[in-house]
This record gives sequence, C-alpha cells and structure tokens, in this order.
Amino acid sequence: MFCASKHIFGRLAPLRGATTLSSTSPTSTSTSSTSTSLRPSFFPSRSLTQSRLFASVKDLYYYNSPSSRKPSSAIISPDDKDFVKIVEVGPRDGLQNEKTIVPLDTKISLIEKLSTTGLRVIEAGSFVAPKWVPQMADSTSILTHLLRSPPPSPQPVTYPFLVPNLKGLESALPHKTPPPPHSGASEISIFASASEGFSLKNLNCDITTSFTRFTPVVKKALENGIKVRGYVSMVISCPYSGDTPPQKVVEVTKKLLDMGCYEVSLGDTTGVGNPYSIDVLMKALIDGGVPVEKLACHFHDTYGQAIVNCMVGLANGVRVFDSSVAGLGGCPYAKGATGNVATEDLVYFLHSVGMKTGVDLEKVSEVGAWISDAIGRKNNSKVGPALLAKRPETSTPASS
Ligand SMILES: CC(C)(COP(=O)([O-])OP(=O)([O-])OC[C@H]1O[C@@H](n2cnc3c(N)ncnc32)[C@H](O)[C@@H]1OP(=O)([O-])[O-])[C@@H](O)C(=O)NCCC(=O)NCCSC(=O)C[C@@](C)(O)CC(=O)[O-]
Repeated sequence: MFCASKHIFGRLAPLRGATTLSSTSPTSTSTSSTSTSLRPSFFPSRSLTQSRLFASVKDLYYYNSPSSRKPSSAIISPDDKDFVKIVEVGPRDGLQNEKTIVPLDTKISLIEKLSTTGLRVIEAGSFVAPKWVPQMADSTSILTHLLRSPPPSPQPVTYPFLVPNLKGLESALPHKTPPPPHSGASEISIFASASEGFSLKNLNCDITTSFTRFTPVVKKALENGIKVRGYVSMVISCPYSGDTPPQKVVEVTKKLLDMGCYEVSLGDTTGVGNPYSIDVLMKALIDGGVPVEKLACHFHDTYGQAIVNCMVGLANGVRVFDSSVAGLGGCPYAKGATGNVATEDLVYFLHSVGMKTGVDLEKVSEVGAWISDAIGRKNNSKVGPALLAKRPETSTPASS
C-alpha cells in the first residue's frame, strides 16, 4: 500500500532546496486587491511560493491512494512513521476565555472523557495569575486530581500545564506539604510572543524580559525532571503590532529550543494565517535551521483556514498539531480570536490523508457534543455533529 508520509517527505525535501524565494522586496508584493492579513508586507512574491505549495498539496493527495484513506483509530505507536501527535488544548486554551467559571467537576470530566479517546497529550490548565485569567484559577485542584486519580486511558497520556514564571512553576513542582500534597506535573509549557504588542498584553512585559523570566523556569523545571514545551504566539500577524516578520518567529523559536524546550508550537493566535503565509513561515523556519520535527502547529480557526493551514504544515513535514475539542476557545488577550481547529475536524482530515493519530473520531465527537452542551456553547466542529447525526438512534450518548 502506498505510504503518504514517505512521499510527502521524499518529494518535499528536493522541492525545498530547489525553490528560491528571491523576490523578497516588500514593494513588489503590495497590490490593491490584497489586504495585509492575506499577504503580510514582509512576505515574498506569491507566484514562486504558489508553485511550491501546489506541488506539496498535490504530493499529499495525489500519491495517497484511496485504499490508504481508512480511519485509523487503533492504538498505534508514536514511532509509526505515519503517526501524527495531536495536542488537545481544549481544557486550557478552549476554556480559558469562558466568561462564566466552568465548574471544576466539568473540567475534570472533560479531561477524563478526552483521556479515553486515544489522545496522548491533553493540556489541562495553567498556573497563571488568577486576576488575569480567573477561569484557570483551579488548575492546582486539577493537577492534584489527575495525580491522585489518573483517568483510565488505553494509552499513556501527558497532562501539561502553562507556566509564565517561577511563581507558576511552584504550583507545578512536587508538593510535600499540605494542602494539597501532589507529586508534580510531568510537563509544562512556557509561552512567548513573536510580537512586542501581544507580549505586553499577555505577559505584562516585553519579549526580552519574558525570556529573562523563562530562563530560571526552564532550568528549574528540567532539574526537576519536568519536560518543557514552548509556544510562540502571533506568528503571522498581531492586532497590536501588525504583521509579524517570519524572521522574528525564527528568532524566538530558536531561543526557546536553545533554552531547553523539546518542541515549539507556532501559534496563529488570531487565525489570520492562510496557506500562503503559513507556507512562507514554514520555509523561513526550515531554511533558518529549525528542525521541523521540533515544530508543532497551533492554528486558530477565526477565518476558517485552520484545516487547510494544517495541511500546509503537514506537507512541510510537521507531525504535531494542537487542536481543541468542539473548536472551543479563544484568547483573553486577542480580541475576536475564536477557538483552535476542532480536534474532530483535524482527526478526520489526518485520517483522510492516511496519517495515524490513534484517536477514536467517534469518541472524540461525543466528547465535543457533551462539552458544548455542558457549557452552553455552539459546537464549532463541522465533522463531530455530522458524524453523530448519521448514527442509528439507538446509540447511547457520551453524556450519560
Ligand atoms: C505573567 C503574569 C503573571 C504577569 O503578571 P503581573 O501582574 O505583571 O505579575 P506580578 O509578578 O506583578 O504579580 C501580580 C499578581 O499576580 C500574582 N501572580 C504572578 N504570577 C502568578 C502565577 N504564575 N500564578 C499565580 N499568581 C501569580 C502575584 O502573586 C501578584 O498577586 P497580588 O500580589 O496582586 O495578589 C500575568 O501576565 C499572567 O498571568 N499572564 C498570563 C496570561 C495568560 O494566561 N494568557 C493566556 C495564555 S497564552 C495563550 O493563550 C496563547 C497560546 C499559548 O495558546 C498560543 C497562541 O494561541 O498563540
């Protein structure tokens, strides 16, 4: 049977080298019909990138025979060459922007239900200042619960927590004294910005200061055996600072990797990216020496481009994608930003091109329906409701 990912890798490697984006003059890129968010002024002329992009997409679909497009929800090894890791961010990114505080029991139920779906990474909360993000104030209780009563799951699951500073790290470290005793988080994420404006809004400091604060956090976390993931926000454009130069993303990504992050997730926080701008960014990162296997894509779906942007990430060799069940979410400091790409839609897409996630699409769709109902939100997944609507009426819903 034809292997999709082999050909994506195999054929894209020469493409990357062969295609030179030489027309980089900002003046040559501006036309009256293209808004800045579609083609940021830092970005090169469209035609060369277009041919490269179309070749990548053709690789992804043309060479993937229909026989390989089977749902793959069986438990599979992360070492499988077609494996794509999904980082479920619903309980954190998905809920952090909810105005009404979601009860702790609902958050824990969400994490427990997600744990049964085959997901291997579920971001469970964040140790940030409660006056800034009150919705995440109960994250210590969530960690304590997960450590005391690990959710039953058919596969090993990691539950990372966001940490902005040393005070946040204290909550993630093992506690020997009550209340409450716990043995610590196994993974944290630090979150930087590629734009000064968002850094000031989100972290209350500029990018340089944020790194001064991250340095001791990463050092202490690693000393305590805690893995550290990095985020870069506003990788395409920022509502406060305008378009983000790809080189700035490269610089921030490299800093995060150099300081000890094992993986960096690229946040299109406001979902303004499109296949063109994402492709240019991917090329800048890869050509800039960032190993693609250390990258993850974290795309919000504000403009409905998240799935196609994930396809561009996949075609460039990315094998880690962040998503949120039912497309929950938004960012408290990015006005108008809506949720991440829905996990259900991402899993459907990945399976359709022959990649393996280990995620049971039907089960995760049930969780999406349940949480949307539980918090009174519209389900932003397209696939979940469509799939569940096709089920025979005798099926039992997940909410029972
Ligand atoms: C970074 C700070 C803390 C600076 O906030 P600050 O106000 O500059 O900090 P401070 O050191 O001056 O402290 C102010 C108060 O906060 C407390 N405090 C201070 N730190 C903590 C902590 N860790 N945990 C609990 N409490 C804390 C501290 O104790 C003090 O309490 P007070 O004396 O007033 O009672 C603040 O700006 C903050 O919490 N920011 C987080 C904002 C946030 O969570 N944003 C959303 C997540 S990022 C995101 O969604 C993007 C992402 C990752 O998904 C990727 C993408 O899509 O782009």
